[in-house]
Amino acid sequence: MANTTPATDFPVVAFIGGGNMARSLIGGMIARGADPARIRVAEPVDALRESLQADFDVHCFATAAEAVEGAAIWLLAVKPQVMRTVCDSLAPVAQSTRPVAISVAAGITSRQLSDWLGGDVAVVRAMPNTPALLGVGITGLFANAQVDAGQREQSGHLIEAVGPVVWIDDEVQMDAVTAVSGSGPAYVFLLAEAMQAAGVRQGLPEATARQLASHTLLGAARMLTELDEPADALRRKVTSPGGTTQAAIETFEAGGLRELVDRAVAAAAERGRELSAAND
Ligand SMILES: NC(=O)C1=CN([C@@H]2O[C@H](COP(=O)(O)OP(=O)(O)OC[C@H]3O[C@@H](n4cnc5c(N)ncnc54)[C@H](OP(=O)(O)O)[C@@H]3O)[C@@H](O)[C@H]2O)C=CC1
Ligand SMILES: O=C(O)[C@@H]1CCC=N1
Repeated sequence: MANTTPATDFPVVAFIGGGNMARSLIGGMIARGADPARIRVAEPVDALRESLQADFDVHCFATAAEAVEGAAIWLLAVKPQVMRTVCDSLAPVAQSTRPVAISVAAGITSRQLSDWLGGDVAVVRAMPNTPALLGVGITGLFANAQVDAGQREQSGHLIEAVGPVVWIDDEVQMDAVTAVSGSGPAYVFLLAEAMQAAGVRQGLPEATARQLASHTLLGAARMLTELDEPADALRRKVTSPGGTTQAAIETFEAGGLRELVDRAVAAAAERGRELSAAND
């Protein structure tokens, strides 16, 4: 994927939370030329701080107050359930330094984030996914009214280091973004697990089944993203009339796969709304 972001274009960014998503974003940013000296991370878990420091040479701190020193962009990457406490503790600094707060938390709204940070704060909601670690993430972005054009461009540019971004105009749709692409890699990993297990049941060695399933998903994903053809057209090209694929697809359809996916995505979106309401 083409990405020419030079290291010097990265502002100083303070990550609050150094867990799975922060690691994916930090790893992706550094692989694409970000200067580790411009990335500061607050993470209470000693082992996570040590591994982030060892793997990426970023500055790690035990507290958020230390990490945000000198940072114009705060990347809030804690669990939705602790976001309010984190923001409350940072509100005085937010009010005096006026950073852009980019939150990756599922569900938590820009209104909540701005209020918790003391009010009238520039907030960008971002919903990335873990393939960001390899620079092949996809991120939905929403900016509140306090974000000016320059801050919007800077935020988009920063996140583009880990894959394409899609700006969302209606914040309500961020729960749908979360349900499709934020959580989506887990759905694909579940499919991979099921394909591997089924391959083993059909007599393949485990390592062979894993290699076949993984590369099939990789090849199919590349066709979806690199060819100008919709998924259903690509599916039809695999499906010879009366052949093996048709037998499998008919089994999926009879089992209600489409409805099941629809219900799963709806459940994820609903959970996003619940996380917002539960923390209001
Ligand atoms: N994982 C994913 O694929 C995606 C996650 N997200 C969002 O990213 C956010 C983080 O998720 P994820 O990375 O999976 O979660 P993790 O639990 O892996 O990471 C969060 C980290 O923040 C730490 N933390 C807790 N309190 C503080 C604090 N006051 N200051 C600094 N750090 C703190 C946690 O420590 P401790 O464990 O001790 O609490 C933990 O290590 C969530 O809001 C989630 O909705 C968004 C897109 C995709
Ligand atoms: O499962 C979660 O809540 C987070 C948000 C999207 C992916 N992981």
